[in-house]
Amino acid sequence: MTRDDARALDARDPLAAYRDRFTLPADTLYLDGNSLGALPAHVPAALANAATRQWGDRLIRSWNEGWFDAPERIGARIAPLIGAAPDEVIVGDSTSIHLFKLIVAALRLDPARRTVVSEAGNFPTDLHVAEGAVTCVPGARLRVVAREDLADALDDDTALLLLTHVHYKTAARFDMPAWTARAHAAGALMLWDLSHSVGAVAIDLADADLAVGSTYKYLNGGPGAPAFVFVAKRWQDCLDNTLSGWMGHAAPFAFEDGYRPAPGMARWRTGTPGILSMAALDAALDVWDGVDMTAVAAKSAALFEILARAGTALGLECVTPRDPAARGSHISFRHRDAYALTQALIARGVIGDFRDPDILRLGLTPLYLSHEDVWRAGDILRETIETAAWQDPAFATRNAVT
Ligand SMILES: Cc1ncc(COP(=O)(O)O)c(C=O)c1O
Ligand SMILES: Nc1c(O)cccc1C(=O)C[C@H](N)C(=O)O
Repeated sequence: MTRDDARALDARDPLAAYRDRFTLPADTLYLDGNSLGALPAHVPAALANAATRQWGDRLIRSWNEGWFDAPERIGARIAPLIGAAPDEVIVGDSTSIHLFKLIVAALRLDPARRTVVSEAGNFPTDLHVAEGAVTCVPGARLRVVAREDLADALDDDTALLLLTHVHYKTAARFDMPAWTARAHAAGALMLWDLSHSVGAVAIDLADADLAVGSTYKYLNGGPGAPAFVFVAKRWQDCLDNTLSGWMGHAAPFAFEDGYRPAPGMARWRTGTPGILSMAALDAALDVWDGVDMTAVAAKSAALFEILARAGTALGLECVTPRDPAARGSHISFRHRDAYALTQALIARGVIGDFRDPDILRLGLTPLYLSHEDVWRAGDILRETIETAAWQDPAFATRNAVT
């Protein structure tokens, strides 16, 4: 693939116009939108409006003018991106907090089932939260097994199968209908973490019971943006939220001593939502209105091919599945000094990230990366490896986050 080939792909890219809806530094090739999505250009004005007009002028009245309903209203905007109904999704809290609520709820549903099954190497918060959640339910336990042993781990003690749809390191994607069906065949509930798949791949939760996901990655909601939680309609009146805060009460402003859960998704609220973060997410979702996920998937596959070929030509091991249906929208290479390599790339304006111990991870966000951008990133990767630039001792010092 030459630079001209990449330009030719850009010339017929149906998503090309979306690039102008984002603010990105001119000297940067941003391949980390799978960790923190880029800034949609109109979001600062929406934030300023939320601060100066809604907060500054309207003050407390704003709770009646859109703030109170924000979790449900914004959740309904995310629903079509995950194949859910508008009244099956709300936003608020973080993915970790939603995981806690749902794991405890699933364990409390059927006292005869005591085990949560999850995958070794799942994103740490999923495993850590599950580890804590099982201590809140008598007799409950967490069973963490390798991917190839998951099917055998499901039995008549399994209350919940907790899987991350697209793996944060390798981008390997579970077959959602098949795994939901396996969980159900064992009599368990299925909880999907969609953090690395929402906005990256087309999702149809279909028969799934529960889901959570981050909005600050492909949905570009901003750092720490409120996460979403999905509960299938058939479970909404049966599952209880242990973090039973006043905002999930049937009548929060009746100020009753006793807790009565709100009907529907509102019971998954806990405390007062962070309205400024909600405002940023709400505005960021404008970009996703009407986006054709088939076009996103096709472009993601084309961007992947550009980097996969560049990396393979350099002798890098690609740990991401080659089949587009079996992966998300990032590509990961194994390198014995992946940390230094990542830092050398960042110093050259290619922002990706390192995942311990040996993974260089590059996010492919079809809304704001062109084929030529990704070709250039591949070319800078080539130059960095061929000149052994990553061996500079300056790149060996570890930062806290990337
Ligand atoms: C699969 C997965 N779940 C959850 C999270 C994050 O959860 P939280 O937003 O609560 O930090 C991440 C990334 O940070 C993730 O990759
Ligand atoms: N949530 C993050 C944060 O607060 C700081 C830095 C990175 C993150 C991430 O999103 C990490 C990400 N989930 C990952 O896949 O590695």
